[in-house]
Amino acid sequence: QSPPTILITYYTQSGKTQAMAEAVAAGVSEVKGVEYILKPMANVTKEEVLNASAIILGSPVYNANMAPQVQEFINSWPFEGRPLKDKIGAVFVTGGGFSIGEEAVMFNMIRAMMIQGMIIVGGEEVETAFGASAITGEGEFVGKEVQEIFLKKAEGLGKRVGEMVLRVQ
Ligand SMILES: Cc1cc2nc3c(=O)[nH]c(=O)nc-3n(C[C@H](O)[C@H](O)[C@H](O)COP(=O)(O)O)c2cc1C
Repeated sequence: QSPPTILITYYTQSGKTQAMAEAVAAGVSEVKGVEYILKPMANVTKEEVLNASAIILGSPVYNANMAPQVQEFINSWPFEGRPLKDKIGAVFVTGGGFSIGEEAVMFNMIRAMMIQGMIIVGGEEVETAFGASAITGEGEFVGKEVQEIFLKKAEGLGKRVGEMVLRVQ
C-alpha cells in the first residue's frame, strides 16, 4: 500500500505564497511515512484532490478575500457523496499587512473545507492556531523574501499535518 499523500497547493502572483508552500512541504518531509504533492492550483487534477489524505491550501489576501483562483479551485471540488469528508485540511496565507484580511481569509478557506466535512488542523504553535500566515508588505517585513519567522510557521504546519495524517489513518 502506498503511503498517504498530502496535497499542498497554492495560488501566487509574486511568489510569496509559493515560498510559504515550499516551507510547508519541508515540514511534511520531516515526517516519515507520508508523501506530498506540491503544485500551483492551476495544475492540480481532480484525482489528486480525491486521492489526497490531506489538503493544505495557500492564498494571498486580495481586498480581505482569498484570491478568486483559490475560490474557483474550491468550487471545483466534487461535493456529491461528500468524497472529501474526513480528509484533513489546513491553510496558509500571505498578506501585505497586519490584520487587514489575513485571518479573515484563513477562516474563509477553513469554512469552505468544513462544508466538505474536512477535519481542520492548525500548526504546532499557538501562533499558528488557525494555520500559517505571513506578512509581506508592512514595517520590518517589507522585502523580496518571506521572513524566516513566517517560513518556520509554515514548516510547523506541514509537520503537524503530516503527523495528523498518520494518526487518523
Ligand atoms: C489586488 C491586490 C489586493 C490586495 N489586498 C490586500 C489586502 O486586502 N490585505 C492584505 O493584507 N494584503 C493585500 N494585498 C497584498 C498581498 O496579499 C501580498 O502582497 C501577498 O503576499 C502576495 O502574495 P503572492 O506573492 O503569493 O502573490 C493585495 C495585493 C493585491 C495585488
